[in-house]
Amino acid sequence: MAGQESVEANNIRVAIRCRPFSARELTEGSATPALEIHPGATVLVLPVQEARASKSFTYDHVFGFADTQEALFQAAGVQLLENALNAYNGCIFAYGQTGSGKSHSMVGDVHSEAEKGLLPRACLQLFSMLDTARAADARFEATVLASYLEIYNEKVFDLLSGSDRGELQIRSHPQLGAIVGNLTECPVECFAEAHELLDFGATRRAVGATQMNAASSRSHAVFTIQVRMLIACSAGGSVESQAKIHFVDLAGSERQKKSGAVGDRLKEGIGINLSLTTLGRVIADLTKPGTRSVPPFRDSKLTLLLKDALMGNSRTCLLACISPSVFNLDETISTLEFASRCKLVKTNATKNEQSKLDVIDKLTSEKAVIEALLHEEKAKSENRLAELQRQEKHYQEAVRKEQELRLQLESDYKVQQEKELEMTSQLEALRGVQESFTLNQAQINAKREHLQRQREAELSKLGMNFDGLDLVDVHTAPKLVNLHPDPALKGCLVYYLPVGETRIGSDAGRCRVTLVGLNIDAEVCIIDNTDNADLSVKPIGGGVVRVNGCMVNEAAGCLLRDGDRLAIGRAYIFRVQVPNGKRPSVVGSDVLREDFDDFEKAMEEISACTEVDPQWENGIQKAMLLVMSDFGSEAAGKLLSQARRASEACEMANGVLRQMPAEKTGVSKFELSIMFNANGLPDVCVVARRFLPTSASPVIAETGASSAADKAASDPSYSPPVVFDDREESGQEETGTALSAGIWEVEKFWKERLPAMYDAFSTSSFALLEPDQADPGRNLNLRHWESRVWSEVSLADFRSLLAENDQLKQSLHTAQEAASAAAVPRKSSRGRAAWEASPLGKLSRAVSPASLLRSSSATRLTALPTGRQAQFISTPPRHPDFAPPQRSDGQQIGLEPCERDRKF
Ligand SMILES: Nc1ncnc2c1ncn2[C@@H]1O[C@H](COP(=O)(O)OP(=O)(O)OP(=O)(O)O)[C@@H](O)[C@H]1O
Repeated sequence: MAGQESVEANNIRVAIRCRPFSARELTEGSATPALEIHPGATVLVLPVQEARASKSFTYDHVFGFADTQEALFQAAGVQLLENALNAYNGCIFAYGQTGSGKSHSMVGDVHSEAEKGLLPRACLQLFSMLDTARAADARFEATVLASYLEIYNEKVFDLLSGSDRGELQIRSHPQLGAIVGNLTECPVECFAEAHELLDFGATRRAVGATQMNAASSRSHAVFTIQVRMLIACSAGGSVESQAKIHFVDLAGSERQKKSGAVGDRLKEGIGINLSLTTLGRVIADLTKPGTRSVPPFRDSKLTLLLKDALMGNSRTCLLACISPSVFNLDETISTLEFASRCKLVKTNATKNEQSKLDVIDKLTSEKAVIEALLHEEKAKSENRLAELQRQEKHYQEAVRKEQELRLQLESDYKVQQEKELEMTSQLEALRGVQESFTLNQAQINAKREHLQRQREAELSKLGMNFDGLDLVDVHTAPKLVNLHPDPALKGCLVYYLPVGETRIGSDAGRCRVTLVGLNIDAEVCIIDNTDNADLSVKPIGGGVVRVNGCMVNEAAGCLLRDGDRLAIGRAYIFRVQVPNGKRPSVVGSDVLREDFDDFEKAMEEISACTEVDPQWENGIQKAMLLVMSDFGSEAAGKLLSQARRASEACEMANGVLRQMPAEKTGVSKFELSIMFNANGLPDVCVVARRFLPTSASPVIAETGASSAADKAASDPSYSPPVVFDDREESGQEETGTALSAGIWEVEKFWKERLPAMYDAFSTSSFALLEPDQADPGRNLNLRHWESRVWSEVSLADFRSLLAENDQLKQSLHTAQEAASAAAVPRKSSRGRAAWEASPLGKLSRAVSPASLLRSSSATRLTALPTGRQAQFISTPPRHPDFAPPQRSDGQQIGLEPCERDRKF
C-alpha cells in the first residue's frame, strides 16, 4: 500500500479522456478531428476554425481513442483504493458536455468485462484487496457501506431507499465533512451486492427520468463507498480507520444556447448549471492567489457535498471528458480550461485513524453540547414568551408601544424556533451517524437484509419482479426491456412476463406491471404468455399500444416475437425478448432488428406507421382531391403527410390533456383542422378547442358586434374574429360553444407546443398551457405563408357560402375571365397596387372568407345551422412584393370560382 504522499501529490490530479467519433458524427460528416494527443499528456487543439490559433494543454494523464477502460482504471482508480485502505478519503468526478463519455467512463457496461467503467472495477478491486488483507492477517476486519444519491434541480434524492423519494438535506460537520441526513447506507460484502445497488439506483434514475419525460440523465449522480477497518498492531492493540470514496457523474456542462433548452428544460438546465457554475466559481476562488474569502460552497448542493473533495480532507481526481469533433470545439475548449484550473487546486488529506469509540464519544459529547444549547434556547424561548405575556399585560394602555414590542418579541421568538428546528434536525443527522457507528456485525447483517427487502418490495410495486415465475425459468421467461434516448438509462427497466396474463397500466392494485406516464391509463393492455414461447398483446379500454410502430387493434390483438418493439402509451418503448420464441418478427417494417435498439429509430418507426385518425380521413381526402387537381400529386402527398403528423400530434397532446385537470389547462381538446389562406390553398393545422358552458355562448359576443362592424366599415381589410355555435356539426360529447384557443402550424406545434406541454405535465405547472384568447392565430407562421387572410372553415360550409351568394358567383366568373386575360403582376409594391386595382384583386378581397361572412348579416351568421367554428385572423401584408404560389400548370392562383363547381 502507498505511504504518505508529498504535498505536491495533494493537488487535484487531472485526467482527460477523448472519446472516439460517434457513428452519427461519422455519417453526418462532422468527424473532422479538432484535437491531437501528444506524448507527455498534452492535448493540442488544432487551428481548425478561422481566427483560432492552436493551443496546448498539459495534464497528469490524457487518454485517447485507443485507451481502454482498464487503462483508465489503472491510472485514475487504483490509487484512490490504495489511499482509502490507508485511511485517506478520495473523490473522482467526471466533468464534460453531454455525450462526451462521462457515464461510459464512470460506469460503462457493467456486464461486459472489457467495457466495465471505473466504479464497477473499483468495487471488484476493493473486495479483492480486502480479501488479501484478511488472508494476511486474520485479525483484520473491514466493513464496506455504499450510498447512491442524485442532485436534480438543486434537490438531493436517495437512489437506494426502498420507499418514496423525499428530498434530503446536506449538513456540514467540522470533522466528518458533509453529512446527508437520512441517506440510505447499505452494507455490502461482495461485488455482486454492489452491482445490485448500482442497478437499483440506475432503475430509480430511469423511472424518475421517464416519468419526467427527460431525454437524458440531467442530474448529478454520486455513488459513495465507505470503508471502515480495524487493523491489529504488532505491538498489541488495534487501530481503527475509515475512508470514503465519492464517484461523481456530473450532468452535461454544455451552455444553454447550444442545447436549445426551453420551458422547464431551461429551468432544469439552470438547476444543473447553478451547481456547475458554482463549481466553476469555487475552483476559480481556490486558484486565485492571495484570496482570503471563503469560496461559495454553500451556494449549491453539489459544492456543499464536495467541499472536502475540493479543499479539505480528500485526495481528488478530475476526469474531464471531451469530444474529438469540430462541432463540439467550443465546449471542448471550455472543458480543457476548466480542467487546467482544477489542476492548480490543492486539498489537504489527513489520515482518518480514529477508533469507533472515539468517534462515538466525540459525537456523544457534541450531541450533549447541542442538547444543552437546545435546552438553553428552549428556556430562552419560554422566557421570551413569558416576557411577552407579562409585557402584554403591563402595557395595555400604551397600545402602540406594546405592539412594537410585541412584533419585536414575536420575531425573536420565531428566530428562536428556527434555531430550535435547525438544532433538532442537526441532532437527528448526528443520531443517524452515531447509530451507524454503533451497529455490530449482526445488526449490520439485519440492516442489509431489511434494506434488501425494501428494495425488492419497491421493484415488486413497479412490476420488476419474478412473482409467478418458476425461478428455474428466469432465463427462458419472456421479458420487456426498456429503450431510452439516454444510453445510460436504456435497458434499466426489465419486466418479466410469467406464463398466463400480465396486466399493464398505472393502477398498481389491478396491474402486475405498473407504469406511470403519458397516455398510460389505469389499465392499458394485457400480455398473454403461453408456455414461455407464444406471446400476444391486447389493448384494453382504448389503451394506446404499438408493435413495431403499428397501432394494435383492440379486438384483434397482436402476436409478439423476440425483438419486436412494444410501445405502451407515449412514455415507454420496450424491446420484447422471448428467448424460446420460434418465429421471426413479421409485423411492421422489415428493417434489421439490431437497428432498433436505438430509441430514436423506434420513434421514427412509429412516425412512419402513423395514420390519419379515421375521424379526419374523409375531410383530408376531399382536401387532397382539391390540391391534386390544382397543384399535382406531390402537393397532395405533402398534405397527407402533414395530416399524419398533425394526427399524431393531436393524439399525443390529447393524451397529456386527459391526465391534467381540464379547468387548469383551459383547453378541452386538440383537433386536426384544414385551413385555407387567402389564395384558397388548404393546409393542415392543429387547433386547440375550448368548450364553454351553453349559457356563455353568445355568438360574436367575444369581439363585440357593434365595434367589429364599426371597424369593418372604416377598414375594408378588417376581419373580426367570429365564433359559431359548434354543437350540431361537431357531434362531440362536449357541450356548449367551442372556441379556438390556439391554432398552430403542424411543425410549430411539434417543435414548441408539445415540448412545453410535456414540461408542464412533468412539473404540473399548468400556466404554460394557458391559451391565448387574444390572438389564437399567432402561431401561424404568416411569413412563411405570405398570406393576408386565414380562415378555418369546413370545406362544405365554405362552398355553400360561395354558392349561396349568387351575386358574388356572377362577379367571380367575370373577374376570373379578366384575370386570366391579364397576367397578374404582384412582384413589387407597384405591381401590388396594380393588382389590387384590378378586378380580380378587388374580388380577392371581396371574396376572402372573412369578407364573405361580413357581407352576410349578423343574424344570418348566428342562425347558420351547419356553421362550424370559424376564426379569421386579419394581418397586414408583410411583404410588399407578395407573390401567391404557382399552380402546377404555371398559372397564378387567385381565389377561383372552380371551388363551387368541384365535386369532392
Ligand atoms: N471512450 C469511449 N469509447 C467508446 N464509446 C464511448 C466512449 N466514451 C463515450 N462513448 C459512447 O458515447 C456515448 C455517450 O457517452 P455517455 O453516455 O457516457 O456520455 P455522457 O457524457 O455521460 O452524457 P450525459 O451527460 O448525457 O449523461 C455512449 O454511447 C458511449 O457508449
